[in-house]
Amino acid sequence: MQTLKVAIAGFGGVGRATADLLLSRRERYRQVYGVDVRLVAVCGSRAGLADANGLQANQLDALQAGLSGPDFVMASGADVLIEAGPSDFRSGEPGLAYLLTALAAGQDCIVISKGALVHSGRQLRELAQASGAMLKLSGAAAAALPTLDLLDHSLAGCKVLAIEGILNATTNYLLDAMSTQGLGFDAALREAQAGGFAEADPRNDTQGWDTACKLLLLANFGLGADLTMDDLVVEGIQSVTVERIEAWRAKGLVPKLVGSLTRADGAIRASVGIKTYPLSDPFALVSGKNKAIRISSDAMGETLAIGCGVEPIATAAAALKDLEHILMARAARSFSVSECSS
Ligand SMILES: NC(=O)C1=CN([C@@H]2O[C@H](COP(=O)(O)OP(=O)(O)OC[C@H]3O[C@@H](n4cnc5c(N)ncnc54)[C@H](O)[C@@H]3O)[C@@H](O)[C@H]2O)C=CC1
Ligand SMILES: N[C@@H](CC=O)C(=O)O
Repeated sequence: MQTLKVAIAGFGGVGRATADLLLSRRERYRQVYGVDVRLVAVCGSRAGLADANGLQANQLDALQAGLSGPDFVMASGADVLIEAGPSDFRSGEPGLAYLLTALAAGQDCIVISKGALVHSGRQLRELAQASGAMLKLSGAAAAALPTLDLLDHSLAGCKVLAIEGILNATTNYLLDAMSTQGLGFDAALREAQAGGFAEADPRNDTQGWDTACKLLLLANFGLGADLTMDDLVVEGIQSVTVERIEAWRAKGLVPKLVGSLTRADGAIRASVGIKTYPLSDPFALVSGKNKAIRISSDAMGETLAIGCGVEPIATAAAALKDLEHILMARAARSFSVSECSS
């Protein structure tokens, strides 16, 4: 049986959930793909663990000091790197250093943090192309909500004219809790933090940056654009009060923080801001930490997806959906090689 070695860099809530879910699915990988998928290494900011024979769940609570940073990537001997560290779109780090090393070595990469992809997306794409490695980012691009998969597969061949997305669970949760439970901003934010889906610095959620990052990933990785954060106008929800929500409610409107992208005259324009929707609009019904995307295309009209998952397991599942796509692509590759050689 073929072996596929997987390493995980970034071992907080999502990294750990990904490790646990991967270990629980090993039998599935054997049966469906005929592949022994081994978790061979994990690391956090200052410590890690590696074993080429495969780590077990009960070993993962005791990382050893020192095994971290880009050297971890080569030391792991992995075929696939899953990167789940902090997201910093201003520097791309710490994920960027891991991904540059892994892609240069031809390791397939599954990226869950957004920072490196936003900061250096083009470089990463080019590096992957040059080394023949696969670069997957479902976890970063709104995780449990299908986004890039819709663009890459479901709408293949169509011209996307516009995208509108409730792409950030934290802000949707906050606005919903303020509207329906009369909760104040800070109390609602504490609940999102306790749920494990707010960013480590929640201003990245509330000021709209997380939505902007995801929108950029859709534009650049889904539609082939080359936008940077400077190309976007970004507004958050920090100025929203319970009183303002009440005023919208009196007019039958529901506020949402929305990333919007339009294609006009060959150019793609994107922005993030508050939009209000009448109750008849499906976006008005996207409650709690649900997310949603509406894509308008030339030939298939409007496509709408609404997704929710219990974090952080849902993000882990999105990353492992990418792993399944890598397993399928590897199987197809070896099939075509054996077809050619027979
Ligand atoms: N929590 C969620 O629902 C979702 C999170 N994400 C993204 O996933 C990533 C991880 O999120 P969480 O696990 O919730 O955050 P977390 O803060 O629990 O975990 C991040 C981990 O990375 C580690 N780390 C810091 N510097 C490192 C370095 N140089 N090398 C290796 N590890 C390092 C930290 O020690 C921490 O354990 C973030 O980038 C986040 O934006 C994406 C989708 C959903
Ligand atoms: N903080 C994000 C989670 C990761 O992308 C959110 O609230 O959606």
